[in-house]
Amino acid sequence: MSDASYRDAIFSTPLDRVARFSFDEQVVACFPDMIRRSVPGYGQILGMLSLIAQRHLRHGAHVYDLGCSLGASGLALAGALPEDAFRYTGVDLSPAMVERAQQTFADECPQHSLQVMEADIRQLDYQPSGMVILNFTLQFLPPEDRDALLARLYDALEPGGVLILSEKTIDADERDNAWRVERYHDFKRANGYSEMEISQKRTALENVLIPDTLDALHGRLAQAGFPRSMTWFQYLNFTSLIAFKES
Ligand SMILES: Nc1ncnc2c1ncn2[C@@H]1O[C@H](C[S@+](CC[C@H]([NH3+])C(=O)[O-])CC(=O)[O-])[C@@H](O)[C@H]1O
Ligand SMILES: O=C(O)C(=O)Cc1ccccc1
Repeated sequence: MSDASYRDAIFSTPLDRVARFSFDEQVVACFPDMIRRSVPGYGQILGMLSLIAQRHLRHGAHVYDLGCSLGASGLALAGALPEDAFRYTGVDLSPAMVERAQQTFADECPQHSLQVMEADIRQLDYQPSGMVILNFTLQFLPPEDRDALLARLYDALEPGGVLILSEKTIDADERDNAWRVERYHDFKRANGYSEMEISQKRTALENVLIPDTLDALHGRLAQAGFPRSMTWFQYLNFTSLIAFKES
């Protein structure tokens, strides 16, 4: 059963050497459970994406979902908007993610126009769009590649277009940072992760998920050309921003 979804137990046994985290077959098989138990507010962010799209998207506009994983944002939009309201392109570098996202869209919303591409979002030739979603993806790019991508997305957005940027963040203040990280680990414990799982995953994500501060994210958006950005959601060290292109 290739489309079954399993409980995330990837870091539940002691590993001699914890490998760098990667979006491989093993992660894909438990990804919905992993992201739900590991990202505070993930469900609320997805729910709000459709409401934001309903307010900001011109009828029939194009939406990019960059680092779409299993296409959860596409599914949320298709669940809330009629078939002709938007065209969606999900992009992901992981072949296992792309294959499963395509299958899910074909099974669950064949009437909507939902495409998935296997590509590196740093190298894509972007078409004009009304909305771009970066839901917990920019944090996986090398920091030196982030500004160039955001500038290209600003250029691809149509007047009045919006970018949604969700990220894990770090606090510049050490005490605030420690408090948020400790409460995040409490959140993981409350969701059934053991000390070993929390600590091995932390090691696996080192130098793979490199968080920015909230100020740095707003700075990057301004640098890319966006005249206005806002933090619309925050839950511990997980946040979502919206950036507006002038109409
Ligand atoms: N250079 C790249 N090009 C394309 N994809 C990439 C690249 N680097 C990483 N990815 C992809 O970005 C995704 C990040 S997960 C996004 C969750 C999703 N948005 C969700 O709303 O469920 C976040 C998380 O798991 O915390 C993975 O699928 C990677 O393969
Ligand atoms: O689990 C973590 O520590 C996170 O930061 C969230 C996460 C969720 C899914 C894949 C990678 C990171």
